[in-house]
Amino acid sequence: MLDVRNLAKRFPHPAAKGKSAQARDPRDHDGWFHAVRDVSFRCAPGEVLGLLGPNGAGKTTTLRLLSTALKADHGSAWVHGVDLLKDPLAARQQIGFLSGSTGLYGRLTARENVEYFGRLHGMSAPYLKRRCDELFELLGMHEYANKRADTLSTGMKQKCAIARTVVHEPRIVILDEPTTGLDVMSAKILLDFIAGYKALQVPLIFSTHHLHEVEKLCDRVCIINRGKTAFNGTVDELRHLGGSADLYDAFVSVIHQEI
Ligand SMILES: Nc1ncnc2c1ncn2[C@@H]1O[C@H](COP(=O)(O)OP(=O)(O)OP(=O)(O)O)[C@@H](O)[C@H]1O
Repeated sequence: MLDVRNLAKRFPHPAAKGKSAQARDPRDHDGWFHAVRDVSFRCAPGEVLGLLGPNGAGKTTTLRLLSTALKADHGSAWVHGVDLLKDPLAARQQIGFLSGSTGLYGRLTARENVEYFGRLHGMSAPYLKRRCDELFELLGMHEYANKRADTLSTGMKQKCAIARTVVHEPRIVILDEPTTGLDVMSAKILLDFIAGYKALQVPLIFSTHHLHEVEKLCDRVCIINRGKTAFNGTVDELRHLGGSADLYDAFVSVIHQEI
């Protein structure tokens, strides 16, 4: 279970000169930019949660807080009972996090990149080989497993980064815009891969701008707007918000709410 409550994170940011108060983002004040102001959601084993929101809403910052790459100023996050703010090291061991940049080692092959991270997680050689074979099969990566990462296409790199994220079989998976750069067929492979986590009873959270991915995969949705949770509930609850059965209309009406 991932239980996130009232997370907040601000960055030092000198007030923009020459801009009227009205033109400025309301999160920008007193020399700080309050990128995440109040974000809460839960994701239980067997659930997939979609994190939505306009550009700049605070999705990546929220996910980076959960990955422990950033430290929250306020709030709490519990990862299978471990307090992420008090014990980030123990929490991190349970998490697989895909960031926006693939961050692969260009001179290593796709397989070597994934194996390297497996070894960092202390996986034994036979277990690591089995796991790599399984992931390369699931993600359709066998053809280019032995190609250098710097020669791979954007989509191939993305799949390699995803394999690396989950090689150690994390108990919680967090993916920042995982289908970015993937063609239709590769995106389908990845969406099926994500759906598989329901059966594994591993909570999975991913950020996306694609409502059809939410429709297809998610049990729960958290919509962030200007750093705050604007909606937190099931896909059905979102769909029927304001009497509309359409996810697109519901999303737009949530974003138009005053927050
Ligand atoms: N290190 C930082 N210093 C200052 N501001 C930052 C920093 N990191 C993020 N921000 C600001 O916080 C806000 C939220 O950024 P974030 O990347 O979390 O948005 P997002 O919802 O992921 O957007 P997108 O959909 O475009 O990827 C943005 O206005 C961004 O400029």
